[in-house]
Amino acid sequence: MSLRHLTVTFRMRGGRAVRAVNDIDLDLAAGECLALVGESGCGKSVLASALLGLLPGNAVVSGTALVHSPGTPTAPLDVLSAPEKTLATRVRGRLIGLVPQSPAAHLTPVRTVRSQLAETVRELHGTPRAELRAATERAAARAAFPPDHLDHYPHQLSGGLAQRAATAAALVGDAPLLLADEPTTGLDRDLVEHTVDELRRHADAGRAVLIVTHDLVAAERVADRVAVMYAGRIVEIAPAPSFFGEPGPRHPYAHGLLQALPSRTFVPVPGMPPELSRLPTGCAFAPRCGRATAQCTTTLPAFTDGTACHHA
Ligand SMILES: Nc1ncnc2c1ncn2[C@@H]1O[C@H](COP(=O)(O)OP(=O)(O)OP(=O)(O)O)[C@@H](O)[C@H]1O
Ligand code: NI
Repeated sequence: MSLRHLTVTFRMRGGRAVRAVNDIDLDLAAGECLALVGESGCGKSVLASALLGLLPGNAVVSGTALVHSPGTPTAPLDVLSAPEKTLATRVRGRLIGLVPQSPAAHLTPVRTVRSQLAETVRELHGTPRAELRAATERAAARAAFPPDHLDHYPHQLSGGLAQRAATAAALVGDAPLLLADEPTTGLDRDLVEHTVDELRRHADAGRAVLIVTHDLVAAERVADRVAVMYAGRIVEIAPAPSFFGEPGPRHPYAHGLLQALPSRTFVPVPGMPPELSRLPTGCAFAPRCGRATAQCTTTLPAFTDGTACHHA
């Protein structure tokens, strides 16, 4: 996947514009797992929704998002400009799988998990009726969804079970690109590990995985690279070993995010992120940054050499 200048703006009443994703360039290779991290509201889920054409009508999207399916001779597809029919028949679930952030809201409330999962298996693999039951149970097992809960309706599931049902459905298509938006929220540590290991296997089989997460411990376990997002922009991209180990993050925000972990200094980044409808002229992190100088408040730092900071 190659993103260039990906920008998403929501038009609000009164002419206000919320710039949720701001000029993002990002490449993700086959076989690679990238963790996208950053504070609540920085634009991670909007980025994922943009790639699947799932944004509401007031969203204005620009830039390109080329997604290539390895092993197929066709040219990469720009999913941002693809018509709805292409998105529905070739992209969603097939070229790009999604583990949604709110699984309970994405599952159909009036159908059992079994029926939804079976439909997904049949649609994506053409599994014959006689084999569908076993194939559905295998699909459930990949996300550790218990077989005795398959006949439950979404409202009868706990948050963690709904999460696993959604993950199972997302894995069915073995899509070349998998977007997992906080796939481990509400899971116990052993289930977190089970889920991220399944995502790792997905990448190791030659697919690309983008995992959005607040769980830096899970990110360290699964990711090859880490991208840190702040106020709609990517402020740092680093290989996971150098991000979590030596020399550590280079952007002051990325550094603060990591230091906030209980296993590190347990000190939060001070202050609050800016309003996305009133972004400052210079670096959006400058008001919260201990290293900010006059230049930071006036000049937007360019993204060079893996980070966007005047003082990295
Ligand atoms: N339909 C919408 N209309 C207006 N603003 C929106 C809309 N959807 C999202 N936003 C705004 O876009 C910004 C980014 O939201 P997003 O859901 O991508 O955050 P996130 O990084 O995924 O956060 P979290 O970690 O809490 O899931 C937020 O400020 C949000 O209020
Ligand atoms: Ni989100």
